Amino acid sequence: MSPEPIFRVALRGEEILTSPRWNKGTAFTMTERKAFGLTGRLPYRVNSLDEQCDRAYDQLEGRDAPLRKNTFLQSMRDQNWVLYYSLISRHLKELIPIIYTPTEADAISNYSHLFRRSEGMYLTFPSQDSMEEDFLEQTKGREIDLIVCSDAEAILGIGDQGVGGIGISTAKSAIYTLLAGMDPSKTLSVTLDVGTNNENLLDDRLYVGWPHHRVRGEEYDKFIDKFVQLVRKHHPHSLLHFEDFGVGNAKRLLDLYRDKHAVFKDDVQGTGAVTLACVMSAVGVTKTKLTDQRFVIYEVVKKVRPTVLIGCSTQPGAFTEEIVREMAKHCERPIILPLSNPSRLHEVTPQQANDWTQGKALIATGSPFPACKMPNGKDYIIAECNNALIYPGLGFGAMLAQSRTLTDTMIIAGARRLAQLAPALQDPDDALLPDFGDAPTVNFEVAVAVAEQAIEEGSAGVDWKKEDVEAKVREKHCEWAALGNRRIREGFS
Ligand SMILES: O=C([O-])CC(=O)C(=O)O
Ligand SMILES: [Mg+2]
Repeated sequence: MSPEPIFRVALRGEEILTSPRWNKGTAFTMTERKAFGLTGRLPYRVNSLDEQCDRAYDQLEGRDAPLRKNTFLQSMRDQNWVLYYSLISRHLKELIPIIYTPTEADAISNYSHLFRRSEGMYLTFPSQDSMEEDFLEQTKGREIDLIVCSDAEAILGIGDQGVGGIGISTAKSAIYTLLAGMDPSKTLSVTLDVGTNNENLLDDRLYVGWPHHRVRGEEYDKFIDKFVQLVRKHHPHSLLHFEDFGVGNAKRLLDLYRDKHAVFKDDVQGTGAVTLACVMSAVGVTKTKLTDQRFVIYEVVKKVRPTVLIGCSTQPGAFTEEIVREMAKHCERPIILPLSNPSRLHEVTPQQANDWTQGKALIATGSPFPACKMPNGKDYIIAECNNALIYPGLGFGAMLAQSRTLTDTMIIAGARRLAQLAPALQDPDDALLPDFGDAPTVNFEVAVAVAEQAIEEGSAGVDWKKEDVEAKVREKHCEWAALGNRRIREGFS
């Protein structure tokens, strides 16, 4: 890839400044300004991307509350993609919690009140007759690699959020770009608005979604099927990512479509895979076997004597002192994973789990937490067992390999690679999973493992040799990052 990729763009003047894909703001060169009619539309000085990022970071710092930072970044995403992604990439650990969990949960629950500008695609039950037309309005002629959709029945741990679910679709696709290098012009974020059973939203006169109770049963299935068939017809090679559907539908929809299209259900497969990687890493520390573990998702600790406690209850405090102490009586290094999101819904805080087990617990959480103090005074780093450590790589690997399905064996290959990168395998008192600051490298490794597995098992659509996979993935992984240096010329690309 040349360090200065060149694109042909058929927009001019105001149109190019209001296109987030092409807008470069003060980074337009003098040649570009002349060619696109921008000389009188911009102040004189040409800034580098570094300078733009510095300015934007200062502006961001001026906003104290995380939600204000979130809305600032949302506006920036509407204005200038390269700046938005470059800024976040430079402050990954600080800004991912702003555009993703936990802050995005607040943005979603306040969606109708914070609403300024539409984002992504809204497909609404009463407008289903025009679904294909609406879909093509936004996608015709576009190459689309990834579609993230949500019906918002079970957003993070905050439940039914109706039309606000668009926020999780756009956040998840931004993470694909940031952590795996997916080109955002080839992604589509969709909300499937089938109503909401959240009475607060229904009672809110400013609610911008369809003010109706959730459609269920056959009508719901038909609506979802209509959408899936459109995806299959117009973008047969895309990856279709389902996010935050209710438990009653999530697994059912996955089973229904997984043999027909490359579908991925993040909260089943992504969360499952990152948790598996985390447990593999912990089992590496305890020098036991995965098959020797006793898993408990909620309670019954005395009876079962679990070695692994997994929290996905969204009940804060569910892992009580009694439960945790009881567990620690029966195992040397209890593996405790309070995974509910966002942070305020965790079943136990890492510091409590550490204190109640005299520093023996191996801990990972679903949202970011600060390190806790071990009894010996050392810091214990809390791994973030969030599916973002793996799903961008799973999806990117499957997409690059043009895999017709995302098989369990591909997912396990990704989980195994992630577990191999765990710091705890070098030092048993270190984090169970890699640091989020390393998430781009980690997802790159996951993508390679997934694509290699797809090739090995014959589900890939490309005819790469296994030994070439790493180089191929690297080339694509870097492509989007190189856009910070892009030049544009007049014409059609
Ligand atoms: O989005 C996240 O942070 C993880 C996730 O999928 C969920 O909690 O539903
Ligand atoms: Mg989710």
